[in-house]
Amino acid sequence: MIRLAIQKSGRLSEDSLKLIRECGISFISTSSKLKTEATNFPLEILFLRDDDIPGYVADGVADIGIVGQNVLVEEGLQKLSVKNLGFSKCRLSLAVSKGAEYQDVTTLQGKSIATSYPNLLQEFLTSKGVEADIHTISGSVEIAPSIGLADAVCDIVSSGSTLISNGLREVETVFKSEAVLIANQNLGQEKNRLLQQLLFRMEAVQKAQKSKYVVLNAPNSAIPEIKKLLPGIKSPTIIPLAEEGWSSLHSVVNEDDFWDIIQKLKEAGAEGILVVPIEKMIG
Ligand SMILES: Nc1ncnc2c1ncn2[C@@H]1O[C@H](COP(=O)(O)OP(=O)(O)OP(=O)(O)O)[C@@H](O)[C@H]1O
Ligand SMILES: O=P(O)(O)OC[C@H]1O[C@H](OP(=O)(O)OP(=O)(O)O)[C@H](O)[C@@H]1O
Ligand SMILES: [Mg+2]
Repeated sequence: MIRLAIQKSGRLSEDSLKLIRECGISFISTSSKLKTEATNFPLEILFLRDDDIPGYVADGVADIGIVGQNVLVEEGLQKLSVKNLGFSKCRLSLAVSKGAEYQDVTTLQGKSIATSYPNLLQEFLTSKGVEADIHTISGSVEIAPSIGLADAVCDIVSSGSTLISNGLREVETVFKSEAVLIANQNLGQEKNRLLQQLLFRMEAVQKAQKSKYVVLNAPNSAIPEIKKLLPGIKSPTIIPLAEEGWSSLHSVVNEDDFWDIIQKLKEAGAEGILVVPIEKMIG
């Protein structure tokens, strides 16, 4: 049995649970139960405060975990990182009051800054040659300038709406973060085998999310051009239509190139283009 630690409730929770379910793992979760066992995979899930997850994984209390890179690096445990998961993307930024004067980071020399990430902030300030007075607080950081607790804040930003609501202006990016899978460094053979199985499934889920299945009809004369646009996993599938001189082509396209390719397919003579999500993608 492998033990996975995820955040009990917060910005990482929903996507962490979704990823485990997309890996085909079933379990019953209730908000009051802090531990559950999967019914179809040798996995136990612990629901914890995110700040505690890196330490528990480092000590072997949990074998693997899902946490934000900001927390992992703040705690000096980045060596545990195994895989970027692509969700809970955010940044750690410096912000000052909307009306405050600010030229560059040297403006913060000698000022006080409130944050929950003193190590990441200190490292950033040191790299810029700036000395400031860091006030470590555990939450509601954005309130600090308006109550006279600090001149600036260094906190997590995503949409920026929390900063705006609190009369603050983002001025520097200190660190960029996303959720990562972390693992204890001495898992042993059996747990390592289970981790590899989980990684294999996660990769299949991630690849599928980045791809679309495309089905289209085209006159046979357009096939050579369309084949060049649709390399697919190996090459597109071509099936003759009941109507003489026409074929159906099936292939996989990368989400990033998707609109560009669709435009070119239309120009090449494709018709009746269907785009279908892919659930899992292997190999
Ligand atoms: N607005 C956001 N958008 C995207 N990701 C975010 C956002 N805020 C935080 N995160 C990411 O999610 C992680 C958890 O954020 P959350 O605000 O839920 O933490 P918390 O309040 O410290 O929770 P806990 O109660 O578990 O200690 C952060 O460390 C960061 O990596
Ligand atoms: O830029 P935004 O999209 O507004 O997001 C940023 C906010 O999100 C997080 O807090 P959260 O809402 O998770 O609450 P918390 O302070 O209780 O952790 C973070 O600490 C910021 O306050
Ligand atoms: Mg926390």
